[in-house]
Amino acid sequence: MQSKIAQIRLVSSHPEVYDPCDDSFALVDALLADRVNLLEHRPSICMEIGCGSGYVITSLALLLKELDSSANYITTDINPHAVQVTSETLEAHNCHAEVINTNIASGLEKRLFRCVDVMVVNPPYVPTPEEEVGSYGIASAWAGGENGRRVIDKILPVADGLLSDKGWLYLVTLTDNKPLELCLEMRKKGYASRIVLRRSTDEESLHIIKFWRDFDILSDAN
Ligand SMILES: C[S@@+](CC[C@H](N)C(=O)[O-])C[C@H]1O[C@@H](n2cnc3c(N)ncnc32)[C@H](O)[C@@H]1O
Repeated sequence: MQSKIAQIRLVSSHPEVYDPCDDSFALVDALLADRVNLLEHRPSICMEIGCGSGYVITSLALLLKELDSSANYITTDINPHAVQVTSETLEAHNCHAEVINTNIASGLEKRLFRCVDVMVVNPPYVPTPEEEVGSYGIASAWAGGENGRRVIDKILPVADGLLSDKGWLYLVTLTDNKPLELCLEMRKKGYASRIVLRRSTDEESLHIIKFWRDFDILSDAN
């Protein structure tokens, strides 16, 4: 199933860059379903970790375009070819983002500390042998190690440092990644969560989880 923003044109592709697939479409559909809330949220800084072709960050920028506020977009990928393809996708749709070749958000932690109002992540989530994790090419798009959690478990603490008080995180997961366990772990950091979209394909069962800071959880814990 393809999202309504499927008219996004990928002006370039690269054999080492992940083409938008069911997981990318599910994430954009979750954003579209939350569009009214996102518009009311009036995010100042939006961020994607692992932009691949740029399909998701460009969709988000188009979705929020009717806000005349100047939201800023920042996106990262460990794969240098993805950075190039994403820049071209954004440009073809008159969207602007800072596109950075880095590991998760390395080098951005101080600058973006508690500043990101909307974060979107479609991580490498496929369970694979550990030695496949951490490549800089196309395998970095899916190789997730044990339970597909190697990269997810590194992203979540970084997200916690970057999300603003009103920050929202949309994360793609598979059943194999134990989404409820992820929600419980984030709860310990003070986040409420909801599975906002479930989608089963021939190959996988996807869940898009939305996380947000819930200050009641923190005060209950104290
Ligand atoms: C499943 S693909 C998703 C691509 C795109 N966001 C989409 O939804 O179509 C995962 C992306 O994360 C990138 N990635 C993997 N590990 C990363 C890391 N440690 N830091 C930054 N990006 C990473 C991969 O290179 C790949 O582009």
